[in-house]
Amino acid sequence: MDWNRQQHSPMPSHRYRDIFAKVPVEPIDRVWPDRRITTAPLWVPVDLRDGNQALADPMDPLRKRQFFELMVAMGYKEIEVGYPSASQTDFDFVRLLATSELVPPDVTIVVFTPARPELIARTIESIAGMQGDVVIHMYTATAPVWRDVVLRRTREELASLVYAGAEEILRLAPANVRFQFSPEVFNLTEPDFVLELSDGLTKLWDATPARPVILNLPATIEAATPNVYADQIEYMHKNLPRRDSVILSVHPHNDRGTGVACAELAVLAGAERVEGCIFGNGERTGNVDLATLALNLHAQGVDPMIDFSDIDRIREVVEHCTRMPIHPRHPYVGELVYTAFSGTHQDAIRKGFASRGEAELWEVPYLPIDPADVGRGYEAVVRVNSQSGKGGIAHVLESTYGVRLTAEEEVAFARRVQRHTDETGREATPAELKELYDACSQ
Ligand SMILES: CC(=O)SCCNC(=O)CCNC(=O)[C@H](O)C(C)(C)COP(=O)(O)OP(=O)(O)OC[C@H]1O[C@@H](n2cnc3c(N)ncnc32)[C@H](O)[C@@H]1OP(=O)(O)O
Ligand SMILES: CC(C)C(=O)C(=O)O
Repeated sequence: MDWNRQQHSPMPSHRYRDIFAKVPVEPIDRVWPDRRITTAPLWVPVDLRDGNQALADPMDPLRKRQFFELMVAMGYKEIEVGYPSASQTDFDFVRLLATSELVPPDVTIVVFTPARPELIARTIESIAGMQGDVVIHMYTATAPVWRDVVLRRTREELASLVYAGAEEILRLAPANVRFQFSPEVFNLTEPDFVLELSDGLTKLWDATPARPVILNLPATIEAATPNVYADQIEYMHKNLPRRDSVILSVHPHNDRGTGVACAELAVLAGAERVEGCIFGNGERTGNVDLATLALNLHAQGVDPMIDFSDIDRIREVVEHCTRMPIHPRHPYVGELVYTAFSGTHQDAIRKGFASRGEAELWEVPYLPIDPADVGRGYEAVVRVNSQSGKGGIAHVLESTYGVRLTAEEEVAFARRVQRHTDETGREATPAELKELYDACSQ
């Protein structure tokens, strides 16, 4: 039987090469596929820097502050707050944090800078007087195309640029500063170059277990299936010099739509810290979505360490600050993600609710978590249209109006509703269902 009749498509796919043609991916005796995530990594939201740099209208001071206060209230303990040398708004916001009571003592502030001396000086100026821990996060692109085309430096010249920046930070930084480096486009950089830079920087910055250096390995542009990123991270985890003095961090983007998978596999592979944006805002297709990552852990019985119990309030603030709507199908937060329109799903959900009683363990078909965990009610769990069946329709009548139908009535009423929804071509609200029911009962 000729079951696969696909032919060549007109797509010019020959213009692209896979990651293995671009960069060495070192073989490893991988252990990540057999590991499980049992604790949350350190989450670091970068909405106020990486998210902000991707907005048509960057956040104004009030929006930045609202977003920052939200993140503190949710329980984030390390927050990248901006790129102080980029704009007066970013600089002033960091000054506000340095000179006010807005930063709780257990929250670490991260500021971002390229390896350019004048911009490093401005960054350090911005944090003057900041109480508590501050991380200065320096980055430079390290991948071959960026070296050749953008920075126009050889490997040696680029390493000198990085070390010069690191020395400048060391020279100017006050004692409460810790250091972070990101080899931008890590995933397309030769692993031996990343190891060389990491070795140089951890020596130069005198990394110790008590004052570890953060090495953040971004998939700046997602370029491979997530297992490849996991292999790249595990290779670093196993080969980094002074590993006990390095916090291994990841920063996935979402160009292939697999940012969440990359982050999860990277944690299995040894990453201890994850940078992303709360609902995945960021350049192009966005940064990895921290809400999805956290709630994926929650749904596996692991404490995400962040409070998502009022997700609609979080969503409101994020939408206001970014001026971008969240998609109705966005995991955990979208308007429709706890709603079933289709008959067999509704039937299963109804039976799931009926059989669980007061059980603590959540085992309701088609609902990966209890909507109440994130502050959602149950009213919207079942909505009726022409795809619905008797179970769902009876559920809405019963849960909204206390009307219980017999098995025969369910069948007959569902037929009536089906005619109605086919005729109108749209959803029937609970009020419409009640009206139809009343009309049938007369
Ligand atoms: C993956 C990421 O998210 S990286 C972060 C990206 N974020 C942003 O760019 C937002 C904020 N940026 C800005 O406001 C501006 O780019 C500034 C203020 C930092 C710099 O502005 P400008 O001085 O006008 O330079 P411009 O933006 O054109 O940057 C290009 C220059 O920086 C150099 N450069 C780029 N990245 C780095 C780096 N990490 N370290 C050192 N130099 C760098 C480039 O080689 C280029 O130098 P050249 O002109 O000698 O070729
Ligand atoms: C420089 C790093 C952290 C970054 O934003 C990226 O590579 O996407």
